[in-house]
Amino acid sequence: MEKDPIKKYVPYPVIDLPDRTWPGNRIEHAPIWCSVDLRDGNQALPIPMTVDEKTELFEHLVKLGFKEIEVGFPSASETEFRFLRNLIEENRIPEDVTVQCLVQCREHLIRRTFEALDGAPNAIVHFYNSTNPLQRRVTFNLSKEEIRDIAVKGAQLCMELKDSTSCRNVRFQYSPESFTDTELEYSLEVCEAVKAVIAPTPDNPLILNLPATVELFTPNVHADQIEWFCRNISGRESVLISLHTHNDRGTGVAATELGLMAGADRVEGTLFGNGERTGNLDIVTVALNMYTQGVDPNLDLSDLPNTREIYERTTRMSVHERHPYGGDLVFTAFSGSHQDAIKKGMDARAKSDSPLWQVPYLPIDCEDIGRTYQAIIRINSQSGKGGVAYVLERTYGIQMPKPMHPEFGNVVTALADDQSAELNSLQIWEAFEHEYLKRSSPLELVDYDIDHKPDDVHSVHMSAEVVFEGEKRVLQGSGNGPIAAFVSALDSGGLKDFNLQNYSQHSISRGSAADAVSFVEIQRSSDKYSFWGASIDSNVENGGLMALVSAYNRLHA
Ligand SMILES: CC(=O)SCCNC(=O)CCNC(=O)[C@H](O)C(C)(C)COP(=O)(O)OP(=O)(O)OC[C@H]1O[C@@H](n2cnc3c(N)ncnc32)[C@H](O)[C@@H]1OP(=O)(O)O
Ligand SMILES: CC(C)C(=O)C(=O)O
Repeated sequence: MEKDPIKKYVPYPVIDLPDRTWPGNRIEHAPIWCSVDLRDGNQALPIPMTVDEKTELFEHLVKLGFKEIEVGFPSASETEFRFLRNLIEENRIPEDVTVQCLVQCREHLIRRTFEALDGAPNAIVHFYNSTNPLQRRVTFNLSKEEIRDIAVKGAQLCMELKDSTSCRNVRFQYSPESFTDTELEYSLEVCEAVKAVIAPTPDNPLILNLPATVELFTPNVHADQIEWFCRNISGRESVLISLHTHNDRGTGVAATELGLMAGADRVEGTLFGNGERTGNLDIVTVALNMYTQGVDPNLDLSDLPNTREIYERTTRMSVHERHPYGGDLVFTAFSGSHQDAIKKGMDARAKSDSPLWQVPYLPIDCEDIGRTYQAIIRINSQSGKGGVAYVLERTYGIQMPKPMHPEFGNVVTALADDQSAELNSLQIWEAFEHEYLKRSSPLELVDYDIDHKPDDVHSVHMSAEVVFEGEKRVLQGSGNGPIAAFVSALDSGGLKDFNLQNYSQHSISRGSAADAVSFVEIQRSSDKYSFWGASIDSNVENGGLMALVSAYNRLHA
């Protein structure tokens, strides 16, 4: 890399638009979406999609609600041509869907494109040529006038072929490729020239697609360019301004959103941002960003995992773990404070009548897009007690009393630390079992008899057969309930070195065959240190006693 002064790169100029209005605008309705998965997305794949794969993805895009789909560059290859022909010949294009075809402004390619469209119900012929200074000089070695003429001749041929095609409804789209890198006045001049040939009307508008073919600067400059163009194009009501951003600087989504605020009507992009280099605009992200602002995106993304599965299979691309909305880890919190806040947010929501989604750290309800809560909290050594409690509750229906959370949280953190790994819910369950449910030494309750005497203050009398440190003993005790009677029995045998603090029980709403989980907290007499015990049993009385044994054995471990 060069050191200051850097001579190799220069900043792009800012746009002179002091009265820009876009910063104060909001996105209040969905744009016209056009998927370019089957064209820009496909042309960027190491292994392009087969006809069958393109067909499956096309049908899925239709299902998601796309009404405009760029199906390819039919003049480029036999596969591309065949794909479009199959769609038409097999009647796979719904009446309300328009297929779009990309073509360079070159005569033989435009003619071939019209051939490919023969019999299509609705079509957009999308013709383009590069207009930016670099390509004018390096790729074409042509003057501004000559470059404009390429576009005008392309438009003239399109109009000529329109009259002879059997495609029922042909519309046109023109892209001054690398618009964002082209002098604004010159882009306008070329677009006006194309528009003069196409002669659009409000009922039959021309789509002017203004691509950020390569993303070169911050999104605010893009927005300025779009606002400037919207203000200066003649007959604005007869053109639709379309955005086509790429992601070279990682801000394709922001550039599109600001472009919409600046007045654009239409957005081209792909699922999960597949496309040339760093990708095209990710339509899923922009659409769901809108949704989280209460704007209906007019796309059905309610089963995003299915969309992702089809996308990954047909394109052989993968969605990154951290990709907005679709990534494996985006509804997962590992760190303790996040887990705690999410758990509290979820609990508050379960108790509230408000329709509002207000869960800390989660900008969207993952169930709205077909994802599940189970994956929200995962546990590693940075996790906290709240997350551990959440997993136990969500997966196994066990609601530990709040004061018990730190104790079991520490157990799990130590385990995760020891293994230097993430713990899944089964491992957390096994840790719970090992720590609480399988404690049988030094004390074991082998058998007992309980006698209920309703008229007595000590209404419960217990005879307990226990094994303590390998020695069998029979102990007697009384109390106002079975647990108190058992504590008194232990006392009578000289085994009580604690005070009973807490006892609770709840039925288990899901999971194992047992019905109830019991929790007991005892406090060591010598230092007031507290120990929890737990048990799961279908017999509520037995469950309480076993929870006390669990706590006792933990105190003596
Ligand atoms: C930014 C984008 O994503 S644009 C879309 C890009 N996608 C694709 O190109 C995929 C499909 N393309 C192809 O398969 C091929 O490029 C084809 C079939 C379209 C054309 O193939 P060929 O003519 O054999 O090769 P190639 O693309 O290299 O053609 C280059 C010639 O076309 C000219 N050309 C390129 N773009 C345009 C254009 N928009 N309008 C007019 N002429 C153009 C070049 O100046 C060059 O001319 P020259 O040979 O006189 O120097
Ligand atoms: C052809 C145009 C729209 C394009 O794909 C681009 O500029 O990125």
